Amino acid sequence: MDIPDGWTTSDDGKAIEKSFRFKDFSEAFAFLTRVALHAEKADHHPEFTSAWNRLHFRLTTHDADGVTGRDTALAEVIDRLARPSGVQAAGGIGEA
Ligand SMILES: C[C@H](O)[C@H](O)[C@H]1CNC2=NC(N)=NC(=O)C2=N1
Repeated sequence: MDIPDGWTTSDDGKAIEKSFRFKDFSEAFAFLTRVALHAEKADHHPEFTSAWNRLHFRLTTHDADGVTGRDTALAEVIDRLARPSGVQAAGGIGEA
C-alpha cells in the first residue's frame, strides 16, 4: 500500500505515523479539533499523542488489524489541513 509522503510505517507494521509541530499548544489543539471533526464524519479516528506544541498521529484500521485505504485517506486529509491555508489579510468585510 502506498503511504502519503512524510508518513512512516510503524514498527509493528500495523499503522502509519507522522508528527507535526505547531506554534503552541492552543494551535495544536485547534488543529486536532479540525481533524476530529473530519474523523467523526468519516467514522475513522486517529490515535494521537499531544505534547505542548507537537502532535503525533498513528492511523490504523482496527477492523483490519492493519493499514487500509481509510488510513491513507485520513492521512491525506490531515496533511491537507496542515497546509498553510490560503487565508489572506482582508480589508473591511464589505470590501472585495
Ligand atoms: C463502530 C465504528 O464504526 C468502528 O469501530 C470504526 C470507528 N473508528 C475507527 N477508526 C479507526 N482508526 N479504525 C477503525 O477500524 C475504526 N472503526
